[in-house]
Amino acid sequence: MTAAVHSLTVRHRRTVALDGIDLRFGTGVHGLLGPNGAGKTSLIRVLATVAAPATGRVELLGGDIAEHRERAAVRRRLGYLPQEFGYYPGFTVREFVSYVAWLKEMRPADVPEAVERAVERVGLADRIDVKVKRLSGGMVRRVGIAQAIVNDPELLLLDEPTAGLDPEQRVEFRALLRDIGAASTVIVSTHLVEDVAAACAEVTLLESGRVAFRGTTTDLMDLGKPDTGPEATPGPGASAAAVTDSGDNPIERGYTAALRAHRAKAAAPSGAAR
Ligand SMILES: Nc1ncnc2c1ncn2[C@@H]1O[C@H](COP(=O)(O)OP(=O)(O)OP(=O)(O)O)[C@@H](O)[C@H]1O
Repeated sequence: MTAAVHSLTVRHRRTVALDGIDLRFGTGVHGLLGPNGAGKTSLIRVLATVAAPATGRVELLGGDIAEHRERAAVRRRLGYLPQEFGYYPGFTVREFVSYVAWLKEMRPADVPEAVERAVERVGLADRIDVKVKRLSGGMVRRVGIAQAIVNDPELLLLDEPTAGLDPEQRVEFRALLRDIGAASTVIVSTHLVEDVAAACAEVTLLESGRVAFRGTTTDLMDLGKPDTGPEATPGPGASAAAVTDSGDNPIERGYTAALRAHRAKAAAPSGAAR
């Protein structure tokens, strides 16, 4: 187990972003799904140690991050790509990723090679000495991924990493995620369920600060399979409306089914009493 949260509540003034959730993450790629405002970014920011919980406990890489020294030590072993990532536009790709390596207190002798490897892994080797401000939006996003992986993190946290990537880059990026996830814990928040289907072994679906679903990607897809009836497996004869109402592919249908089940439970009298 690399990361865990226990009874985690996160508040933004009067808004409850996460409402007493329990989650554990081990080696592999975990997808974090949920509608806008579900709490994905709030969870990633707590795991990245940049935001503090209102209540609850966070365990990261064997340490309790409530303690300052533990937190500093954990940060050196983390990789984090925020949803909006700040960079110095005048820096070249090499300079920027080296700067992050320095912030993470990597051994100076290891930095040049680690930077080249990270930049190569995101497919930007031919742009390494180009200024970040000269790159396209998708390339800047890839620089963001490079800075997150430069220290070969044991825990990699990516908030909407595929936003702005074109389809070919997304396919390459998913392969990179699977590669990193073979030895590390990767938690990736996304709105693109097809990224989850392609790259993630496990899925956590958040809804209004609660866990609506937790399981394997296959479990989620299975939820979208109706048991009986003419819409059970939309064949060539199924109407477009019947298919698109709950999703166009197995994972979208699973996502919709899990959300609807969670909402129905929350609206039921026993749920309303919580
Ligand atoms: N800085 C803030 N100030 C006030 N409320 C906030 C702040 N950040 C988040 N919230 C609220 O907390 C809740 C959870 O937001 P969060 O950004 O974690 O969700 P999300 O699942 O990442 O959403 P999205 O998919 O839109 O990025 C939402 O109701 C949001 O409006």
